[in-house]
Amino acid sequence: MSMLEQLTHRDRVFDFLAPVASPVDVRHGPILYMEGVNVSFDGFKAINNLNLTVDDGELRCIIGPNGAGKTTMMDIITGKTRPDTGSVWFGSRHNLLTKSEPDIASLGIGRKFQKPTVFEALTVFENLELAMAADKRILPTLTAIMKPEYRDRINEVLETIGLQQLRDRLAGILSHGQKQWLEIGMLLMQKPRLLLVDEPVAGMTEQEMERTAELLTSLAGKQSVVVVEHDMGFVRSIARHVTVLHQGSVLAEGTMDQVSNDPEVIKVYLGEEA
Ligand SMILES: Nc1ncnc2c1ncn2[C@@H]1O[C@H](COP(=O)(O)OP(=O)(O)OP(=O)(O)O)[C@@H](O)[C@H]1O
Repeated sequence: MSMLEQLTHRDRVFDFLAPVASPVDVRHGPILYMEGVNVSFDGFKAINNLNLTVDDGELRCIIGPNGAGKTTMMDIITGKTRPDTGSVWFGSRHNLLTKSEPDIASLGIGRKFQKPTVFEALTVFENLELAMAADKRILPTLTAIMKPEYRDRINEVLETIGLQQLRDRLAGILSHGQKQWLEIGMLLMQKPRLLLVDEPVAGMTEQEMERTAELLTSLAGKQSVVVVEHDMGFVRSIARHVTVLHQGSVLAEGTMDQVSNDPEVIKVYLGEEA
């Protein structure tokens, strides 16, 4: 069937609108499993025998000094960087090291980079609409054909990210924090199972940080969320479980109180300040 025929067939669920299937099997273990992962860049070990597991529905914060390997770890999970050795599994079924970046995304791993990249000339609603369509060129016709269930999904996400009142405003007029929430909403449209969020509160006001803390904690449970963040106050406000990376390995893991009293962690952070 041609695209035109698809679009004029209103009783059909279009392929490009169909929810992404994510048969992630977590019955026997974690949603993310990394073992013995090593990555070198020109002989420099950026990731050094990294072992990390994240449980289904968990909200995990990853902290660590500059150069600890946090970004590289996210790059490995999303398929952007291939490790030299090790295993990386999404549930017990998907070996991520055999998959391309787009395949990993469509399995249900969404990544939010530090800078918001919303479409400023479109409304909040249209940005979410766009995020839903696999084929982004379809946008102009999407509104006309949109089925109620997809509108419901957008409304649900608007509520989650707290932007209902601004749904018809251009994304360009949003504050920095609102743009970040919109972008999280755009990821949610794809119904991810695992969300990777890089420094979500950089540049935010105190109030925006509080709202972001609420948003990320509300997402956990429905999906697993891994947050890389430098702001310790923010990490303390959201994290039940914190992993400290240092020189490409896990240095400590536990509650914020446990890791912040760990002599090795203190040494590493004091070293950085010095
Ligand atoms: N493509 C690359 N080529 C060479 N070295 C790299 C590359 N990517 C990362 N590195 C190095 O690997 C180490 C880990 O970098 P990474 O960006 O993962 O750390 P990070 O914990 O995210 O740091 P930050 O908190 O500063 O963002 C750093 O020393 C970095 O310079």
